[in-house]
Amino acid sequence: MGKTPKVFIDGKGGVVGARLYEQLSRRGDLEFLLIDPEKRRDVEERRKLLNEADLAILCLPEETAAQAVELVDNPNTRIIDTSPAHRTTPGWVYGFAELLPGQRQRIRFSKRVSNPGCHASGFLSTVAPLVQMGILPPDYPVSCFSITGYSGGGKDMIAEYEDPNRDPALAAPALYSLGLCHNHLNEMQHIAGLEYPPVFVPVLSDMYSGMATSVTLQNRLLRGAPTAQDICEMLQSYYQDQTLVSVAPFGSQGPRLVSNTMAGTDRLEITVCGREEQTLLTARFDNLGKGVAAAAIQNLNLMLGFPETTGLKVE
Ligand SMILES: NC(=O)C1=CN([C@@H]2O[C@H](COP(=O)(O)OP(=O)(O)OC[C@H]3O[C@@H](n4cnc5c(N)ncnc54)[C@H](OP(=O)(O)O)[C@@H]3O)[C@@H](O)[C@H]2O)C=CC1
Ligand SMILES: CC(=O)N[C@@H](CCC(=O)OP(=O)(O)O)C(=O)O
Repeated sequence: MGKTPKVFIDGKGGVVGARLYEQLSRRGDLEFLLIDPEKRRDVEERRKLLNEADLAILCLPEETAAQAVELVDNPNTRIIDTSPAHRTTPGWVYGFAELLPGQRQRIRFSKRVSNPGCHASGFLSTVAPLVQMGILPPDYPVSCFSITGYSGGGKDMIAEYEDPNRDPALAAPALYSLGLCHNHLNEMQHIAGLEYPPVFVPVLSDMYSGMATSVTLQNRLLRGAPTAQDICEMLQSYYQDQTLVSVAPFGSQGPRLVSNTMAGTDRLEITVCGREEQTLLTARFDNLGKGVAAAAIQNLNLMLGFPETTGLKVE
């Protein structure tokens, strides 16, 4: 590689931006463009740094991220957006390298990469391969529920959950997005290749981080009526040789799947449970790991020509 790449993290003071800076600044193979904290919301200062960067990582609310892209007129500035703003936007590549044939190469050569949403990462990790392999019909009425830690809601939600005088009701898991129109539905449907959006119910839990995203299937409605074990083996072969995504051996789990087992790791592990007639697919990962920061670092590595897991702790 030639000169040290210059990286600007826009939104470095937020949960995702801080996590990325902490992990990336240890490496020593990147030069960081740092904004004066007093000017972190100053559009002209951000414009200058965005255009000086070889790679800008946007860790901003959706609207601010969309505006940040408009500030970039340097054709050599490449962008990773962690927000929902560009996940299905034409010209942007979906930043989930393991998901679809050729995706890793598309990320490698793209100037605009959108990181997946965290619930969408878990959903797509199980559903997209089954659609790809022709097992899950694209018109299947898919349903999904997804348990998440509260850091998924950024620093405001962390402050709410960690407030000593918080609402006692926060101790119990809570279903949300009850209008069934969560903002990950679009990417869930379109990246998976489904004809209809899934019914999707996220569940917010009193834990800092960790996710368990589950999909249930009636096997008789799948092509060839596979058993749960058949589906496990198909997913194992789909993800063989991947470092960050893996599938547990069928039947290897205990009587309970604990939702935050993968918190603190950069990996996503799929567990397939069930029997001949019905299947439960669960992806467990850290919303701040493969749900955002690990995925962004993996995408950065691919885009800048570093080995894919440089700077990740994996585990
Ligand atoms: N948390 C998670 O698990 C995941 C988050 N994401 C996405 O990542 C992005 C960042 O999320 P997260 O870090 O959790 O959010 P936070 O709320 O913790 O941080 C948001 C950051 O954006 C900055 N910001 C807000 N408005 C502006 C503005 N007008 N100009 C410049 N900077 C601004 C904030 O700066 P200030 O310090 O001034 O407040 C802060 O640094 C979001 O789009 C989120 O949806 C995606 C997947 C998972
Ligand atoms: C607990 C919580 O609120 N989680 C967020 C998802 C975190 C994420 O993936 O963020 P973006 O899609 O907004 O980038 C949510 O459900 O909207």
